[in-house]
Amino acid sequence: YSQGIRAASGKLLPFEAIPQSPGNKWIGMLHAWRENGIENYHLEMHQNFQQLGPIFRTNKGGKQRVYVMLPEDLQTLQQADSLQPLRPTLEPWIAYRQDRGLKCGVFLLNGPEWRSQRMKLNPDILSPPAMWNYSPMVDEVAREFCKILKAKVLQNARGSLTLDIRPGIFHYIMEASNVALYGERMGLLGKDPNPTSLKFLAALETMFQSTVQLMFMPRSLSQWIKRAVWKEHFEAWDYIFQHANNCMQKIYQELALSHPHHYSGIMAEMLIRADLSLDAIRTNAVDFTAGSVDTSSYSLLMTLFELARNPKVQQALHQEILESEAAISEKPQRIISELPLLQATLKETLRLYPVGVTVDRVLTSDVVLQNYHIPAGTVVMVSLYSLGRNPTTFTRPECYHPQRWLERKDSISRLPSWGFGFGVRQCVGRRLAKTSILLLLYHMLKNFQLDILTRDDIKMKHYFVLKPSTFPPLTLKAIK
Ligand SMILES: C[C@@H](NS(C)(=O)=O)c1cncc(N2C(=O)c3ccc(Cl)cc3C2(C)C)c1
Repeated sequence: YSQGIRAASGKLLPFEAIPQSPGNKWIGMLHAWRENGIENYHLEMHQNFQQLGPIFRTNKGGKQRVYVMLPEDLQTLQQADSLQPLRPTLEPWIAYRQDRGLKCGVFLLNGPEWRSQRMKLNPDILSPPAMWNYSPMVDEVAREFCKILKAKVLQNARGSLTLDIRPGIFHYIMEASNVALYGERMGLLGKDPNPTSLKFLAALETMFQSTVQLMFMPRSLSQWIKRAVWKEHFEAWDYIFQHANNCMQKIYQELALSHPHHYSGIMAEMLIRADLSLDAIRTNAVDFTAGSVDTSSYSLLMTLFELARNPKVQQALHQEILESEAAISEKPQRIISELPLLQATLKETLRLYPVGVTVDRVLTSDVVLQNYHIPAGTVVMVSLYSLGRNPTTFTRPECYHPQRWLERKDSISRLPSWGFGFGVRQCVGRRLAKTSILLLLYHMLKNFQLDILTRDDIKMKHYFVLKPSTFPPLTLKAIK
């Protein structure tokens, strides 16, 4: 083996000795063939870990993949990251962009091009000054959302309202993202949702659904047996790109006509900074516009669900929120740094319901994982779903207990949370996501007591994002 690597402890085992997941490579494709075969992707991985141990490998169509689930292996991968960590490509997404002669955004790029673009995006979407600029805009949307909801609750004689909160949350997230990205209100709150936003949500749903049907088999095969799926995949992308380009067109025209003297959103700042080409800004605008919707919405929904069925946690959080009311109303950007229990709540949600089920890397150097030699070039996937539910990593993992993230320094649970990935490739939208999610939770818990009738676990399904297969009605009771 390459002499450069030393066994962590005991003798180094060869790659071939890594347990292989049962069933031959066609089983995986068979799953992909079936409509909903992939929605249990995270559960099959979890089962494999239970049968084979904390590391296993698959060999699908000649591609060697290794799966791990322990924090020590995630940390080894983080240390092995190069300056431009490599992620496996997503063939259907690349195919669409190639066919349409479009560029890829940072999510799909690798190597020097990724690094160059990422460094130029960070200042306007990830940096603290950027967050200070867009937080007040997001706060206004969160306040308005709760004001409208509260009026509905108080209309009822009982002073409570039971509803399917999903549409409202999706429209809140779209409205908040749009105001942060484009400095513009879409008017989605309260009123009946307009057909454009509904079509955009439908296109996203179709895009995700068709992605999982195509991503697990080579295009050489799927272009024949999944021809109809490719067609709907491309149509969904057409609509998504058209929607984002429309948003960009409007601010581009306004900027060309007159330079604003004040902050008017993330994308306007990027156009003014002009560090990136217009093409690169437009293509990343698609990632931000589309990439903020399902990810933030499902993180919010699963948090509301857990707070509704864990009244003690909800009460503790309500207490923290009351104590910080003055600080937040003065400076909403404090939301992601000054409420430890609120931050821990989002970490706990992403531990149990990681929207991004795995963090993926293509190794650029040899590493040792669980005493096995893993050569450069191997695709390694860390299952956040299994990591978050491992009883030796988190005590009583099935228990929704945000305080675990605030316990003593030395305890294992004082781990960083990996819901947004790790290292320099960590989610570029994570501060916008946290701001939108935490500000809404803040205003919801200030105004309502959340309740739920059915306390059963919700079965999650994998549609590229990890989403609830059902979502029970929530009961909101107005506070004061
Ligand atoms: C779920 C998790 N997957 S993962 C682990 O591979 O990153 C994830 C985390 N953050 C953002 C996303 N995005 C989307 O949802 C999405 C939709 C349309 C476009 Cl054009 C771009 C995106 C991105 C990739 C930004 C996806």
